[in-house]
Amino acid sequence: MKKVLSIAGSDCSGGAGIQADLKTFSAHGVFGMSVIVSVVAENTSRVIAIQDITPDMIEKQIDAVFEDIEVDAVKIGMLSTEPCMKAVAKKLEQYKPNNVVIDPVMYAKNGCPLMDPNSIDALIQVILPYADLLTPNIPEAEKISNIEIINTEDMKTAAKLIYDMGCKNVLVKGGHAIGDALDILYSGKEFYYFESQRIDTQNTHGTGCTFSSAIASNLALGMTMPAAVDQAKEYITTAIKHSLNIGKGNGPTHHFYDLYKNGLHIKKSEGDLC
Ligand SMILES: Nc1ncnc2c1ncn2[C@@H]1O[C@H](COP(=O)(O)OP(=O)(O)O)[C@@H](O)[C@H]1O
Ligand SMILES: Cc1ncc(COP(=O)(O)OP(=O)(O)O)c(N)n1
Repeated sequence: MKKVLSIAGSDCSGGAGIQADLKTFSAHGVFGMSVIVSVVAENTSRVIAIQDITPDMIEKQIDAVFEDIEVDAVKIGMLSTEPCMKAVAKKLEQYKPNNVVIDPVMYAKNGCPLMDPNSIDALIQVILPYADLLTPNIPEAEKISNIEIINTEDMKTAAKLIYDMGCKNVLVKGGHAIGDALDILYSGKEFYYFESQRIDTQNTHGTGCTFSSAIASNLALGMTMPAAVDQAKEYITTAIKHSLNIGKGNGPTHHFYDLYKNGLHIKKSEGDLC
């Protein structure tokens, strides 16, 4: 079984962060592991509080995984402050894992900040160079590239600027754009386009976490970068299409729809499989 590690924040409401990552890993048939960087008291409507784990404890969790287990891919999510980034970067430098997918999480869907805005330079200088793939959404791509993004050409320009900062591939996600959900991958040589119809739902809590974890799973399974993104795009689109009306705000996506749709796992009532 391939083994994939998430280094990210904990979302107690289960739709984003480490919880979304582990569900996504399981849905892909890979063995999921987690290093918790921050504990976030949040739900589908708001972020109540953030408690960072100490850098020393972040490092020790990473050591515990790498000294024992061969890691086939790493997904990195919320890193709220520069000390957290430095702790993670130190260990990436030490263990040099393959297939590192970094989602530069800055805000939750409800607009609450998840990263200290003064840490953008640290994100660029300390963390970004370790990315085999960086997956900013449009507001994150704007912050990192320092340009305004209003159309597809701007997405491509931002991808190029971010690539030049030192990551190996950049995927600018179009979940925040108007029109169809178009994501653009830049490999340094070519652009690849991944498009789906925009699904009319407010239940998109954790889409970025889920998407980046699906890509990391696919890379661990041996896919090329464009194939990994293509398969993950299909997965996230299905997960959004069948997203769940849980909570009062932006509900979560359905991580296991493909596994459940044939009625193999959902038990509606005693003796009755749907
Ligand atoms: N309403 C939607 N319909 C279809 N795809 C969507 C929708 N919202 C987001 N996506 C897709 O979900 C993935 C995650 O993107 P995005 O929501 O922009 O990330 P983030 O959660 O980091 O803001 C991308 O593939 C994006 O195109
Ligand atoms: C703990 C934690 N990590 C990341 C996020 C943001 O998740 P993302 O999928 O980028 O977007 P939304 O969940 O805000 O739609 C989070 N909320 N919590």
